[in-house]
Amino acid sequence: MTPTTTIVPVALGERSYEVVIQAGLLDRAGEALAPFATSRPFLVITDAHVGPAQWPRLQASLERAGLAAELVTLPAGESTKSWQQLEALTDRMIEHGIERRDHVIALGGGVIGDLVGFAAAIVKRGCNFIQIPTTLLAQVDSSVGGKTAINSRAGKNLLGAFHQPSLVLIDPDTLDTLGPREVRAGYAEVVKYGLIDDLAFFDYCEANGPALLAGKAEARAYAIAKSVAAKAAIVAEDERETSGRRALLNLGHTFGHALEAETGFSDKLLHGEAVAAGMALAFGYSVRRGECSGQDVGRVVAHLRASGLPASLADAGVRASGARLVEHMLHDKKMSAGTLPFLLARGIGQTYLAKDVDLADVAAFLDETSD
Ligand SMILES: NC(=O)c1ccc[n+]([C@@H]2O[C@H](COP(=O)([O-])OP(=O)(O)OC[C@H]3O[C@@H](n4cnc5c(N)ncnc54)[C@H](O)[C@@H]3O)[C@@H](O)[C@H]2O)c1
Ligand SMILES: O=C(O)C(=O)C[C@@H](O)[C@H](O)[C@H](O)COP(=O)(O)O
Ligand SMILES: [Zn+2]
Repeated sequence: MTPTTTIVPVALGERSYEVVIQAGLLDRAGEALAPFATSRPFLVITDAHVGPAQWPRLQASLERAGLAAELVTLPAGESTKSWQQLEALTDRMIEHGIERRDHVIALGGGVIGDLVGFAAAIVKRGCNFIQIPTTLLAQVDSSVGGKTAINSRAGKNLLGAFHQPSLVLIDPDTLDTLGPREVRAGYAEVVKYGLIDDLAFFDYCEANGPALLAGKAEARAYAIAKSVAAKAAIVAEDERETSGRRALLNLGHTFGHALEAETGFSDKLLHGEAVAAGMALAFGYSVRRGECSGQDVGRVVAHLRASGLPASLADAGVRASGARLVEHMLHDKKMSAGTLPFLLARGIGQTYLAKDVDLADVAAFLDETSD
């Protein structure tokens, strides 16, 4: 029996592409990749954890389809989104003789996807890439939408480009080899879609989060398809985050990126964990402004904690002063004419972009917030 296939189109005119979601898809990826093959072998870029776990499946599938490929394995972890790794990867692509029409393949989580996408954006002023995301976070968020980046010393994703993939292949079964902490971190970005504008989906998360985190196929497939559809719709409306619509996807990220900067982009705090704490802080700050009920923030915090995610500075293990965290925030890419707009909420599913936030007040809130 053929497994259920969900295809989500990302409608971006000549940059349009499909996100294909199907259990076991990695074993059939060769067929899907065949139309993108050229005379050169595909370069497949992965990391030291994903390679041993998932490359044999992709390799066998490529071989069955008669397609040649060479594997490039980079170190695992956030520190791979660096100048050093970008240089090594772009050198390797050029040495491979890559042409603009060629596709490189990102097989991995958000780190590999963001780095490979950025390399593809700049080599020969732009060649093509395909995303095969292998973490929950990458399947529900980072593989779709074309934000690519590395980190700079000053902050998160400060060097990058908008560069859309040509195809995204999602096999939820690849999550079977992912560690539980990484699954939970990805789940934070799932919950984000409910908090942004979909109360019914947040209700679904409260009821089905435990099944999803336990790897139940039905909950996993539903949450991935729902999240990808939500992201694709927003990206199609505002590809380059100019109208304010795409900025909604940044809920929890201004706080979250500051926490990641404070913990040195290390394994101490994963991106999804930082976003979880950041979303709880955004809701907490919305309560302080009298815009959101204490009951709603209570639900958000309770669900994040029940899912094993941090929902406060203390949970995230961050002790920095409010002023120091606000200093990190000054590098946020939403900063405009000296003002930093914040994603705040009038309730669950009612996120909006607030343009009147006083950073001194944010610092005071962070100093006062204890749990
Ligand atoms: N471009 C975007 O729109 C966007 C969106 C969200 C997050 N991001 C970025 O994504 C990054 C985080 O991505 P992530 O959470 O996927 O982290 P990650 O890529 O570091 O993966 C997490 C860990 O899981 C391992 N791993 C991945 N897939 C595996 C598998 N199937 N089996 C076993 N191990 C596996 C990796 O080696 C790594 O150790 C951050 O840098 C964040 O900024 C980008
Ligand atoms: O796709 C988007 O737009 C997002 O904001 C998704 C976020 O989950 C993601 O972490 C993104 O990389 C953050 O973007 P940035 O512009 O704040 O670096
Ligand atoms: Zn994110």
